[in-house]
Amino acid sequence: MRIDVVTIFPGYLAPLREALLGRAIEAGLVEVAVHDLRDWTHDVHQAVDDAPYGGGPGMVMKPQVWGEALDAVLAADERPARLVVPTPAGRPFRQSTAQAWAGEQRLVFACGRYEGIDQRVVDEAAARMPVDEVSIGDYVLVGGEVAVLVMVEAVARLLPGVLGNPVSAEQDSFSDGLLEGPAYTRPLTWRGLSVPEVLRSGHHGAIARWRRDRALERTADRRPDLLAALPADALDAADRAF
Ligand SMILES: COc1cccc(COC(=O)c2cn[nH]c2)c1
Repeated sequence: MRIDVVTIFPGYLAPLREALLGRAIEAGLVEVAVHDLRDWTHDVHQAVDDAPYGGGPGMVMKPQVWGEALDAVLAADERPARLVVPTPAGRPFRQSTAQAWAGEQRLVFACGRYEGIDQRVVDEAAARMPVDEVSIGDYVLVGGEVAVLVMVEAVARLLPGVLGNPVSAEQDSFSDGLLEGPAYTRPLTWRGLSVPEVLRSGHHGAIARWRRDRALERTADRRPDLLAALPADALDAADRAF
């Protein structure tokens, strides 16, 4: 997979070169290219934004600069690409989104700032490639760069060879629709707190049941919306005790 990121703050994407993802890039499992949007400005001030038509606060990113940048980035590789624009106004980015994008040959991320990017950039791109305006959560960041770090990590970890022990989709958290329950490791007792007995019993059935009960309990407490969204047959009789 090739990943391109267009941004006015290329330095913000430096963490992509670190650790696990950095090693995956070095191993050629994924290619990452970061581009400075200002490379496609032609004025001395390298302007990338302008006042919004219709008035209102803030500035909007200019379509001409983005159009030239995306043309150039897309032309750099013949693989078909999906354009992704992180925005608070986007559709929710979920694990299922990451799973879907992991199958793409190429992702191009456009990092918006200010009040956003002139809508014609997305509309014009959508005429020739799949475009997703996505939100990583209901809060407002200053720019899309941090959201790109989140999404690139969520997608890259699903690519073959990136993680040491391959995370099979069904074992991934959220895959059974529930939150992960509590986890424990040595020592047996720490600051007077002990590991639940069942986890040391060696009874795998009891352990599986205990873990599912804790996942159901936590999901009901923290994310009742996920519980409500479960298909009817997802919960068995023992589950319904919660
Ligand atoms: C494209 O236009 C804009 C404008 C303002 C900020 C951003 C950055 O994205 C977010 O703030 C965000 C993404 N998911 N949740 C929040 C993009």
